Amino acid sequence: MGFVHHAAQYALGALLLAFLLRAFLSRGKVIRRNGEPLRKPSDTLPLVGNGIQFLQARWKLFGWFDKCQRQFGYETIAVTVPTLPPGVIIHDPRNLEYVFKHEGVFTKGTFVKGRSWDLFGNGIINADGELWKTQRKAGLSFLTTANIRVLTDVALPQHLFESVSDLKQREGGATVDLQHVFHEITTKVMGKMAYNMDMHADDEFSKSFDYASGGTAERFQNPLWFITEIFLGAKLRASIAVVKEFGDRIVSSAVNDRESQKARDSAGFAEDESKLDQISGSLIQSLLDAIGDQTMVADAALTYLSAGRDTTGQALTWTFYLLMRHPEVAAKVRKEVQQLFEDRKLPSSTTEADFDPTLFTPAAMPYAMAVFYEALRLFPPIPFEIRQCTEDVTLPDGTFLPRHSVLVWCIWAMQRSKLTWGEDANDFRPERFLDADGKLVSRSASEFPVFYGGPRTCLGRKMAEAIAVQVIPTMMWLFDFAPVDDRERVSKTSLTLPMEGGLPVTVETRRRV
Ligand code: HEM
Repeated sequence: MGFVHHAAQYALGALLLAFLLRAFLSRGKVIRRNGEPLRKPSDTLPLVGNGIQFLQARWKLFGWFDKCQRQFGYETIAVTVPTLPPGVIIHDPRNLEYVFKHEGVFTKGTFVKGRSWDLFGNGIINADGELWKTQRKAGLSFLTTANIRVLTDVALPQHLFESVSDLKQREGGATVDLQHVFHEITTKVMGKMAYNMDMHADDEFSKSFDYASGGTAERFQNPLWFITEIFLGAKLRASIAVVKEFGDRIVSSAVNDRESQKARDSAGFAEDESKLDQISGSLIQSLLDAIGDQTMVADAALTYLSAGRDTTGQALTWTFYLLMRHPEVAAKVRKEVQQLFEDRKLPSSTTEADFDPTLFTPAAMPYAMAVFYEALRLFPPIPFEIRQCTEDVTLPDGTFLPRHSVLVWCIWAMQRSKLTWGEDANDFRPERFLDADGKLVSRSASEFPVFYGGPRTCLGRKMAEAIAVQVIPTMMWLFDFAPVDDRERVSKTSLTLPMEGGLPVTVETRRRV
């Protein structure tokens, strides 16, 4: 105990020295706007700055960012956390657009990479330069229009109906965790299509990944994480080890697939394959072709898995949370389904036998899409971003940032801005994404940055939308869901936005419409 105490004291002393040294070396070049220092949040304290706010639960931290945007509007403000480089919080979509357009100037830098390296290594989220380009290209060859077609026509309906029949077994009062239901669908879809593997939300890997994501996210809030983890990080290290081991399994399974595919090709069996079989594993095969080094391929595979399944599963969970709280919106989704059936002269049946979810496309279901966007706006699966400047730069609002400054934007808070979304910014109102004719209206990436923007914009947006636009109407048409309690749901600490405690509901089949 004495040793721990002394070690912590020495480490704190060293950090303070490093902090003072950095302040000394960087004197002369400081964050300024029109020659003046930036305003700070009103609860900024001497010495610790905003460090205390960053130590609170992440959900509360979002509330703090929201308070800042309400107080300062679009103004860029200073943020100070001891031991970290000087930084700002941006709120103005013009500044964000500039960041998206100047990707090379605003990179993840040592600040982000240092914290997420253990989990993602060289995965696309952490990669820059050639390695990033290679992984993005591999992703593009996986997320083609033709493959998304196989997703919507074959893979998704199959896994969606497996979940539908599970839900039917559990009607009549049993508690079902809807977050788990959606996570299972997205895990199976990504597992099969990207890696040609049977994956499930209950796998040990999934649980370890959850824990590792939470532990990695905490590093962004705790400036002394590298010290506290020496003593308290055993579970995080063990979880990361399980995740890494799973990454290696993905790669060896892909190498085996390659060998058996060669054998099948030479035996002339390939023609018997279904469309899904033909594309299964195409992401991991492209990554193997492009990168070669198997450790890097494993990093890339794990990053894609997290980017694809967690975000989409969580977005659906928040969507259904909102739908249960807004029955008038749920009724409009059902009305849109009913109208589609009438237009196509199809029976409005609630049995799966003559129910075809492939009818539900973004073009056919603008209202359901608007519901999804509105849920993403209020509960963005990637709620908060950090970048570091690689050179001195001046933002469009005149804020000067010296090299190495940190730039933070909280999407969760920006999406509640009344300046961007109007007086009802805090309300769930899907109509804001529709024009007077009921057609979808698009918002610029800088105003609606939930899928990021610029050259590093989300690669999987179309895939996520294709999944959502089938899952939302199918589930809403076939079932009535009711929350087991009225508690306001919050997110637990994670790199994404999982719902704390899941979304417990009861479920009833809709027998008559
Ligand atoms: C609702 C669902 C989704 C949301 C809200 C979302 C959001 C985002 C955001 C904000 C980023 C930027 C992250 C960063 O660099 O810090 C991103 C990047 C990325 N997303 Fe998504 N995403 C979703 C679904 C998907 C899906 C289904 C895939 C498919 C595999 C995917 C693949 C990727 C990839 C590969 C990147 C990295 C792009 C790059 O760095 O060039 N995403 N996504």
